[in-house]
Amino acid sequence: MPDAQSSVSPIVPAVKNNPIRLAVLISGGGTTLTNLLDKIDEGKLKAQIATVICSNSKAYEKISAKLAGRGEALGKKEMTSRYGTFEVQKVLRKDFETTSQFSDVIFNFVRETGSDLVCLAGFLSLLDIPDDYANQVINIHPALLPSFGGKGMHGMHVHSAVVDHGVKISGCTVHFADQTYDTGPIVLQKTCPVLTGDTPDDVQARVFEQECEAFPEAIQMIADGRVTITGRTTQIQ
Ligand SMILES: Nc1nc2c(c(=O)[nH]1)N[C@@H](CN(C=O)c1ccc(C(=O)N[C@@H](CCC(=O)O)C(=O)O)cc1)CN2
Ligand SMILES: NCC(=O)N[C@@H]1O[C@H](COP(=O)([O-])[O-])[C@@H](O)[C@H]1O
Repeated sequence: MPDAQSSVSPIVPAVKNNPIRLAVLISGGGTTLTNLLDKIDEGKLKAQIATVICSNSKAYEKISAKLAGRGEALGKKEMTSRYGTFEVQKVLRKDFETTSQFSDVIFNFVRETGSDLVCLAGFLSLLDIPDDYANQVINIHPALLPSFGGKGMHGMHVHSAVVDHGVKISGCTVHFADQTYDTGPIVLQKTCPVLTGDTPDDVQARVFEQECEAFPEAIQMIADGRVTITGRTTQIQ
């Protein structure tokens, strides 16, 4: 008698382009995006940015300034830098009444730009993931899920909770996004110690070093077809 897990067929996330085309969604400082751009530049991640989508004006302004500092030209929507040319879109969460309306506009850009994989890079809003992008959206979370995840758990809130609980090990998790915050299948996790006397800022800095390795590594594994999803788990070949 097969158990529930073995009766589910493995899913391989679809990657049509080589190099893989990424839609990167941001809401904050853009440090996660900057790391991806650096890793592409250094040849450590074989990927192309198809589009960057910002859910608030602050993120749009910050990333525009960062790219302008690194590149030659800055258009209204299209940015040319040494990383190539891609569109930076503003899709502001505050302009939409529902998660569904907001997500529809985002995924229209994702489709238009021929993106294979959507990377939530410090993206703070809930998304409705449409069927054609199920198993094609990944998120990086600054803790070891399933601990310290869910609504309200983002950025420094996570590291403050980690310090308050006196945990000894923290880290980051890259996971596929499903329809709720932080519950999708885990691709990989990297750990770091939490030391006596650490402040949330200390933990954030140590976890972020791990994030800078984990996110590009997970993207490259997906691009190379090494990741399959079975039910709520992933397998790495
Ligand atoms: N469908 C999914 N959407 C999102 C996921 C996901 O796994 N599935 N992950 C989050 C990212 N996330 C942490 O990794 C996270 C981000 C934000 C929050 C949160 O509590 N947000 C606030 C709203 C903030 C805003 O819109 O500006 C809230 O809901 O009150 C929790 C987890 C991204 N989306
Ligand atoms: N739940 C998502 C979350 O907490 N994301 C966290 O935001 C920081 C990067 O922000 P930035 O890329 O906007 O600078 C990162 O620590 C990332 O893990």
